[in-house]
Amino acid sequence: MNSKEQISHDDYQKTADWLKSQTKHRPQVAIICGSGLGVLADNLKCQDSFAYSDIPGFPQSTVQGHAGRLVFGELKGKTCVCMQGRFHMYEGHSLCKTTFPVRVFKLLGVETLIVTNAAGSLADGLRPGDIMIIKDHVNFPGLVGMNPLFGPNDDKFGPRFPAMSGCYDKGLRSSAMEIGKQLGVSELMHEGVYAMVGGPNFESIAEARLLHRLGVDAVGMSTAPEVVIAIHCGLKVFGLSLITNKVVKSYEDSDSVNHEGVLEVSRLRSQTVQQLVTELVSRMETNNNAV
Ligand SMILES: O=P(O)(O)O[C@H]1O[C@H](CO)[C@@H](O)[C@H]1O
Ligand SMILES: Nc1nc2[nH]cnc2c(=O)[nH]1
Repeated sequence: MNSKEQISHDDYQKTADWLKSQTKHRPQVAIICGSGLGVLADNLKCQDSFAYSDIPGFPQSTVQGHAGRLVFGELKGKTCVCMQGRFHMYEGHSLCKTTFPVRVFKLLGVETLIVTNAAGSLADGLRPGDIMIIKDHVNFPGLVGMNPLFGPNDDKFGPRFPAMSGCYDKGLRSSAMEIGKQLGVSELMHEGVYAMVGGPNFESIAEARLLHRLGVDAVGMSTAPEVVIAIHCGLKVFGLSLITNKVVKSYEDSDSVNHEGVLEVSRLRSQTVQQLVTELVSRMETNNNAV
């Protein structure tokens, strides 16, 4: 991984221009699908879909459960773009490559970013299959200098020192909790703090205990860099974690986590997440910033 890699404004623009030349859709909302959550794109009408390998400048997905396709379409009166597959730092991408699509979305006119992920729970009240609306995050790689904003600031996207307080939009969070009630799944719905760790290994028991003590509710290996870049360029952000496993915190517990198990729980709950996201998009207020 080259953490010093820089991507120029022109590089983002070239990819945005290429996409604009290939589709008539001008998205207002972007959705990043977490592990096993690619079905979130299935509700989009009048789809235009592109393999990441065909999009100039796009990185490639290498993780099972991340198809590697960008899907444009209409969802409940809003134009959306959906990433079926995200990029993780542990795949070897630099953080600016990991977050490359978010700036491209900004250049396409996107106003709101929805991030979803599969995560392990540390909080006792969070069970596999639960949905945690992200109210805040701990960006562990960011705290030690592994930040997608590292390097010269691109003032055309945002300021040198962006604030991260209130980065997960309060209105969208309460709207999601309300929708959960209306869908009859309130017992699954929670709010909490997500922490990003580097991965790709899952947590040791001592690491799990440390995260728990620090006030982390759920842990994963993604999301925070995408959110930092989104906030930096002025996007509204909504995030949710689908809890796919409990993180083992006891030396007496013989449970163990693996990626196949994560994908299985994601798929079992993906319809509910899809309904929730669809309804949230339908209720969103958007301007028409089409570019
Ligand atoms: O965060 P998403 O992409 O949902 O994926 C999560 O699931 C994988 C581990 O099973 C890791 O990549 C973790 O970050
Ligand atoms: N770090 C981490 N990422 C996950 N993604 C899904 N489950 C987990 C987990 O338990 N730990």
